[in-house]
Amino acid sequence: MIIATNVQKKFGRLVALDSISLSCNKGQTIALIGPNGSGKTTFIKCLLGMVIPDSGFITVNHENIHRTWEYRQHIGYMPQISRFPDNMTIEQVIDMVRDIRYKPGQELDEELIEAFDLTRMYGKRMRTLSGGTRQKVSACLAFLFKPDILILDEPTAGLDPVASEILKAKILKEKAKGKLTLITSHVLSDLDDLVSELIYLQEGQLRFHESVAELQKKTGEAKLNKVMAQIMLQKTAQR
Ligand SMILES: Nc1ncnc2c1ncn2[C@@H]1O[C@H](COP(=O)(O)OP(=O)(O)OP(=O)(O)O)[C@@H](O)[C@H]1O
Repeated sequence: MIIATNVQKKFGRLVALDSISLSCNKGQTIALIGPNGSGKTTFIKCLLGMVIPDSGFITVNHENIHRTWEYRQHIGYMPQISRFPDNMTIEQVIDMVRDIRYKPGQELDEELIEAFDLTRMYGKRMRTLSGGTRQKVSACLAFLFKPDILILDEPTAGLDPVASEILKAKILKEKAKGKLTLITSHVLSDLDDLVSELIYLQEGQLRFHESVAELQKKTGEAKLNKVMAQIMLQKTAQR
């Protein structure tokens, strides 16, 4: 579904992405992890066409995305920090996005709107919302158009435990339908039981891309934070 080939991006002298090649397939839920500044958001923005790689290329559903935008209709995106017009109400924001993206005959997925009970708060203006409620609006918009690919940048940050579980259940439900989900998070425990693959970036380089089952087997650990701790220890010992 997504193939990146030698994707390179510099900001001035800083190499944010250093020749990244990887592929992500239907039905996978992939964690994109790495330290602050390792290039996760830059990679996501390249997938969305918000950052243009200096070299290399990306295909989505076999189509090179360079200078095209139609492919984005297949993607639902939840940004790390969502920005909405301050004076609009939740209802107006959802209606506005629906008006922009809706195509006749398209079915909408309003399951999260109901699960988060957002309609109860429809009249509230965006500027008055708590961080967690803004995240909920953002999550609802990402799933609304039933995209094949979901890109969620730190989706559970700021969500309370109940909302976080609702969102995780939704991600798993969509995975069962064969959707591809890419998630970044610094809270590895949030990714347990959710992701099937780990992509680890460090200083703009792809350090590894492996299935969680394989990594669990290699390290003898079940929980992701223990798996990662073992891998880091092994890598330090190899140096
Ligand atoms: N528009 C930009 N201009 C200049 N430098 C940028 C820009 N966007 C990102 N960077 C730099 O590129 C590097 C990678 O940033 P990026 O946001 O992709 O990291 P990240 O892995 O998502 O980090 P975090 O975990 O903190 O969200 C950082 O050093 C960042 O400062």
